[in-house]
Amino acid sequence: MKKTIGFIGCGNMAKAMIGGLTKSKLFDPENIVCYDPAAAAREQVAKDFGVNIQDSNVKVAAQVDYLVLAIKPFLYAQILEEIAKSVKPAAIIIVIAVGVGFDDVKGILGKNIKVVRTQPSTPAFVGESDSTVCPDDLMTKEDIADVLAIFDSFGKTEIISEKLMGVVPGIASSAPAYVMIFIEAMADAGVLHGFPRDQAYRLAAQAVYGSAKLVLESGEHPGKLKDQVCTPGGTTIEAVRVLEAKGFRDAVISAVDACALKSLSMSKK
Ligand SMILES: NC(=O)C1=CN([C@@H]2O[C@H](COP(=O)(O)OP(=O)(O)OC[C@H]3O[C@@H](n4cnc5c(N)ncnc54)[C@H](OP(=O)(O)O)[C@@H]3O)[C@@H](O)[C@H]2O)C=CC1
Ligand SMILES: O=C(O)[C@@H]1CCC=N1
Repeated sequence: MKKTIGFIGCGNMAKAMIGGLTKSKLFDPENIVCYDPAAAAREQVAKDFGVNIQDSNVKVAAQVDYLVLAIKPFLYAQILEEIAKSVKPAAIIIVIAVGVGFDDVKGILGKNIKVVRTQPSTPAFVGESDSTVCPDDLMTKEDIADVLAIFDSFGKTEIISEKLMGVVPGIASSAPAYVMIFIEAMADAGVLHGFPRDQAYRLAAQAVYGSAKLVLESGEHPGKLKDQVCTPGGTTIEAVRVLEAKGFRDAVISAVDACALKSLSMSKK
């Protein structure tokens, strides 16, 4: 892509996204520009990915076609006010924070600029984000195709309605944390039975990865794929019986619901 992309904030998600963009060669590193108030953070991205760093958010905003606001939600208002005068009128603002809507961004910037709400996830670090994007009404088909190319460079992307944006953390962007707990717990049980810890993590993680791939590639119902594992009178059904008795499904549904409700409450502020 012959355009420029800027990152305000050089934390976890910025690094994950920049990693994907540079690895896929969608953007030349010289067309990626970043700022973070912590010199160590911005110098690290320059060293790791060869991108340009600037000495202020304003300078980043003034020079890019896509501007990713990779900062915590509570900083959005302050930073949008800071950059309002310098953002290019034709720029596309990429919001990755929970609870920040189109009107919040346009209102503070004081212009009817193109905005896309998104939620990437940390598996972007390895090119496997399950990103969601929601473009505003100003974005053309070409704009949307370009934004999808950006997000596809570090994983898979779904376009969703703004109504569902608030629910996304529950089943997607927050989900890596729950999956990590599941992997950690399975490995702990392996260690309980004598497995070396590193081998236990590899086996548990591959079980999750392989199962996810099977769902995605077979297109079969997850229940049918579960049944294929459960030999009558065998080992798996014993584990399934315990998971059901301990309320595993209800725990997962309740956790996803709590996450989605928190996210929706952040959107209403
Ligand atoms: N982590 C995740 O899995 C996901 C996060 N998100 C969203 O992404 C956003 C960023 O999250 P994440 O990357 O995890 O957070 P991080 O804290 O890792 O990154 C934010 C970065 O912004 C920096 N920063 C602080 N103040 C400023 C400023 N005034 N100007 C520029 N940069 C500043 C922070 O520096 P310092 O640390 O020194 O304060 C930090 O390096 C959040 O809005 C979050 O909701 C969305 C989906 C998934
Ligand atoms: O926990 C959070 O608020 C952020 C948003 C999604 C993942 N992490």
